Amino acid sequence: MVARYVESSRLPTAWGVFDMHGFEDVESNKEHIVLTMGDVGDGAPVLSRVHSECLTGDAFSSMRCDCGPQLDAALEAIAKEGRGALFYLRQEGRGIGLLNKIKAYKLQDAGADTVEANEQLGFGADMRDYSILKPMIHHLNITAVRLMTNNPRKVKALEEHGVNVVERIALHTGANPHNEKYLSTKAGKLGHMMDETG
Ligand SMILES: Nc1nc2c(ncn2[C@@H]2O[C@H](COP(=O)(O)OP(=O)(O)OP(=O)(O)O)[C@@H](O)[C@H]2O)c(=O)[nH]1
Ligand SMILES: [Zn+2]
Repeated sequence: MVARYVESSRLPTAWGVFDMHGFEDVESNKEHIVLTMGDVGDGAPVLSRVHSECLTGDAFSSMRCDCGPQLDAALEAIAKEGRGALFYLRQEGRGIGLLNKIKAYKLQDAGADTVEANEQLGFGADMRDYSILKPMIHHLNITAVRLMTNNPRKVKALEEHGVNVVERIALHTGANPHNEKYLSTKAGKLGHMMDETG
């Protein structure tokens, strides 16, 4: 996967003023964003979040998942420290796309769990490719992170790209009666670490 840095600007948000860096994935034409705060290229571990796009959760406050509260919590934590990076990757629906996610939700409404629904549609359980991170990390000169995630695959992906993950910070927020099955499937079938407090 080849990504090209395009431009940066300021982005004032409810949590504080971030720097927004835009990258273009020249193979898929997808546009990815990194929001940073402070000097992230000084070699010290950077409080980071690798967030996969979820239009329904991030923008519409969907309660089918925990994405919106996780995004908010990550931006808030970075702003509180005054330094950090949020990689916003356009891997909607764990890589199957928004319209396929709607098809998966329909199958879930009929009883399937998130993994079974993906499989019934002919996809793997998780189709995300994290290689897009590499040019972003290099451009920002990030060599070590403290990663906010429950997903061990993200830790592995960053380490494969030469980033030292010095700490994994659990991100448990956004549980509600509508996403109970979704969260238990993440823990039971997708390897997410959901039990610890944090
Ligand atoms: N295919 C599919 N994708 C979903 C579903 N619900 C949420 N997603 C997508 O899942 C992605 C978020 O991944 P999660 O598995 O919730 O969490 P994670 O990013 O692996 O792990 P954390 O870092 O702990 O949040 C987003 O791209 C969502 O659009 C679903 O039911 N089916
Ligand atoms: Zn979501």
